[in-house]
Amino acid sequence: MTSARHHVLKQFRWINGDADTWGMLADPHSLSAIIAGLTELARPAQPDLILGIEARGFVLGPAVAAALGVGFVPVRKEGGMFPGDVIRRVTAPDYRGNKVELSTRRDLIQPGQRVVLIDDWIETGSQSLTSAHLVSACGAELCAVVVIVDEASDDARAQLPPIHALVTGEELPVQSA
Ligand SMILES: O=P(O)(O)OC[C@H]1O[C@H](OP(=O)(O)OP(=O)(O)O)[C@H](O)[C@@H]1O
Repeated sequence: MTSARHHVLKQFRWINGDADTWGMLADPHSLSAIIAGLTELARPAQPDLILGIEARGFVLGPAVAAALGVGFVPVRKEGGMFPGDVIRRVTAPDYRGNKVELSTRRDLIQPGQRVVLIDDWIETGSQSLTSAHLVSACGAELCAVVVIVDEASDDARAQLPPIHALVTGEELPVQSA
């Protein structure tokens, strides 16, 4: 965990006003430390399944799932091809103010399963909360949200299962003017 935190704090960058979590995944030492850190944060929830939101959840989630020896299920955003028994929900406005249609595959999530969501960042929590509703509609339970950066509002935190993170938003370098 210390190693993962160190790598995140060292590698994090703002690019043209946007937080960049892709850059830290390009470095092999950061990538492996971050995956190991997220895996250790997810393990206590004893997940049967890892869920990941497009796009960075598609990179981080399967790696954590493989490390834990469980499967991975995607949450796609509107427009992505997604054959199968698809279930859809629209989010409340996210950190950009956008309402996003999220979907997942009902046939890939079994009733009673313990599910952990892996993502890079949480802010308003709108995408995580809608993912929790999708999981619930499948009869399963979202037990934890595990992210690189936790910047969740109190309102989001109150509605979600426990959030575990490598770093908080306040620990990151401030964006220069
Ligand atoms: O807590 P919230 O306000 O819901 O925001 C968090 C979500 O936003 C980011 O995804 P983003 O939509 O930027 O991903 P993308 O640009 O890679 O599609 C992040 O990866 C989370 O999935």
